[in-house]
Amino acid sequence: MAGEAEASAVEIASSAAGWGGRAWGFLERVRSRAPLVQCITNFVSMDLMANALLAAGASPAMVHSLREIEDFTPRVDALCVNIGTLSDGWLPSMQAAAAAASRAGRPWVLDPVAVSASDFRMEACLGLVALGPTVIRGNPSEIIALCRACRNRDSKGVDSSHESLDALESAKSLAFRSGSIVAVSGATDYITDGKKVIAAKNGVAMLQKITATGCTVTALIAAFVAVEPSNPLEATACALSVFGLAAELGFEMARGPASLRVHMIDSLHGLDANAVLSRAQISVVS
Ligand SMILES: Nc1ncnc2c1ncn2[C@@H]1O[C@H](COP(=O)(O)OP(=O)(O)OP(=O)(O)O)[C@@H](O)[C@H]1O
Ligand SMILES: Cc1ncsc1CCO
Ligand SMILES: [Mg+2]
Repeated sequence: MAGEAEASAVEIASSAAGWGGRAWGFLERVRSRAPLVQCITNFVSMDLMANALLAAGASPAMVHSLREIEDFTPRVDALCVNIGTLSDGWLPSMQAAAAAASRAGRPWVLDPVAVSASDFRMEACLGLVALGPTVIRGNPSEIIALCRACRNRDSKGVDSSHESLDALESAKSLAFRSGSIVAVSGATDYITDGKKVIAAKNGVAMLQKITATGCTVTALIAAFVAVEPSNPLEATACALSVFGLAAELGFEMARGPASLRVHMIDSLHGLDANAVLSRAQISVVS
């Protein structure tokens, strides 16, 4: 990344214009510092994730060989681990990279794709959570399933007293137990550290008709946390808002999911202060 000359950009923008200014400050810092984001991610998501990171101003590296982790991971600005196409061969790379990032003091984010699909996936995910991700981002079903599994593991039995927890309560509980920031995506994204809750409302429903948009916003979260590791809660909220805003602007030119994918990348690349300041929808819930 470039030097610390831009270090006050977020603070200046924030005081000038609240959450919109804060989101713009994060995006400006990603653009000026081009954080190197290592992505160990599923095959489906690689192209969209790498191109969206580039459009946002970050520098993607899809490096996953176990033989490269020791040399490479300590030098990245952030790591994104995604279990979407998990295999026996890749799990050791994910574990080694997560441990290396933690040792080097680098933020890393976890996307627990379809965590409840198999015992293999759940066990892998619980092991990764134990390595201390800075942020966990999933859809509601994933966060609810992961929260329930963490709770049962901690209590060494089935806890039947909180079956009606909704995704936000699950997110808060998971954040409390793991020490990670937890983001649950949807029409409104909720971001929590277990106590504070922030809502980010940008986005369009058609994002769900493009595969790997969730994976991609998780990688964008990594880029935003990379430029302000001391505040992953706000970095995560701003990344989700900026991604959703790019989708809103792209949607104005799109004819369906395929063209939305293209226009969303263009819009992320072209986002300006005016759009972010006037349209970012971020608020503190509690
Ligand atoms: N109904 C909706 N309205 C607006 N935005 C939405 C809606 N649902 C999801 N999003 C946005 O779409 C993006 C992807 O979220 P989603 O919850 O679909 O992730 P996901 O299920 O993990 O996706 P994938 O596994 O395909 O990567 C997020 O930026 C989220 O804010
Ligand atoms: C479709 C699909 N299958 C495994 S990962 C993935 C991308 C969305 O998470
Ligand atoms: Mg997903």
